[in-house]
Amino acid sequence: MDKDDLILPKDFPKLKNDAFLLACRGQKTPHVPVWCMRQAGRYLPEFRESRAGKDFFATCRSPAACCELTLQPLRRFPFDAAIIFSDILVIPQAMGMDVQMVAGKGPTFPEPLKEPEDLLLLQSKVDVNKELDYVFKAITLTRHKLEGKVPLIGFTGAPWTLMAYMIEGGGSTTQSKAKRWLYRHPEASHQLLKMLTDIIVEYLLGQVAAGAQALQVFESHAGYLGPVEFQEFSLPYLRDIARKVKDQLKESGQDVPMIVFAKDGHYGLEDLSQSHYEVVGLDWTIDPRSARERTGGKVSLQGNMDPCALYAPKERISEIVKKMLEGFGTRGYIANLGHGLYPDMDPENVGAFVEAVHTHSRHLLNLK
Ligand SMILES: Cc1c2[nH]c(c1CCC(=O)O)Cc1[nH]c(c(CCC(=O)O)c1C)Cc1[nH]c(c(CCC(=O)O)c1C)Cc1[nH]c(c(C)c1CCC(=O)O)C2
Repeated sequence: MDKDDLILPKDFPKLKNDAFLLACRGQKTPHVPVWCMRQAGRYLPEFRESRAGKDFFATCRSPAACCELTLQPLRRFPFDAAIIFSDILVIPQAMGMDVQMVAGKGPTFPEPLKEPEDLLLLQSKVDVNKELDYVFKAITLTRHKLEGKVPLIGFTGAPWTLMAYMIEGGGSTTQSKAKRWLYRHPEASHQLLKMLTDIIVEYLLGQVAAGAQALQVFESHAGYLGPVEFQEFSLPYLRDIARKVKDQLKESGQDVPMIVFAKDGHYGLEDLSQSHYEVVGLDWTIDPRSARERTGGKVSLQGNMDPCALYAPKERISEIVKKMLEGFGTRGYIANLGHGLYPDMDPENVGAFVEAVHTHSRHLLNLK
């Protein structure tokens, strides 16, 4: 294949392992598929080496670098899915905001939104194909280079989570600046959430056109909302995104499973299971059996081992995984952590986690 063909979203290699896609749809699989949030990350020495001395968002803008970082964990572990290396904050950047990754501090907006008037400074009609073209190129290149080994997941931040970053200007323990908007400026908040929703829909459709085979929406800040604010400021937009993406894909005869991960949003589990997503991702604060009861077989579930369980010895990890599999059952289930891997985690224990999922789930499936 010519080098230039690697950036055209066509003639992709045939998929060899479809366990993850089958599980998204609640279909039978030979084993429970597994991947980890932040599987492309600093816990891998080769990741730290590739990233060394380079600006984080410059890396995000390089399709070749994103492709390499996406593939790194798959060379080590038999994960059942790949997730494209990128970041949720590329959307605020596309809307004209400056975002920098500051070492030891995390993502930082030098000029966050302060008052509703600041919305006028944002690019509300973003040409997604132009501004985020580098993500689409990364997806296309990676889909080719994956050689059909496993499916490629695309992703986005959800509107409330992105809004919170744009107002807080970075991480926050209270999200009080962003929540101030919800209580003091509800109309402006809805205006911003709507603006983000429109861009996210285009962005996800662009990712599918580029080659993404599943999509995950990260509502990482769901836990800062209570059930009432979640109903008003998060859920309607999550629903809108899934409905619009699915409607548009249907028109072109496509169907791509979608995963919603609302971290610490346990109060919204019933609603999330009826919001047009095939899969609901769970953090570790929810018991697997109760999650199954509360979602009533309407969706597949993904998660939810406490990432810190990876600090345990391998035998203990194996026991924890076994219990988790027994709790969720082997059908309509994708094993994952309840949030991302931390930089100080031992890659060997990540390998033990993946192996435990495959071994125990094969055993449980053979007992049936
Ligand atoms: C909130 C959020 C962000 N980014 C993301 C979220 C949602 C998921 C979640 O709740 O964690 C999503 C994200 N960020 C990254 C991915 C890549 C794919 C993967 O999961 O492997 C994904 C899916 C790469 C990354 N994004 C980031 C890293 C680490 C920094 C680096 O490589 O230099 C990676 C691998 C940086 C980042 N980007 C963000 C944060 C809070 C940080 C960490 C900052 C820090 O700890 O210093 C914003």
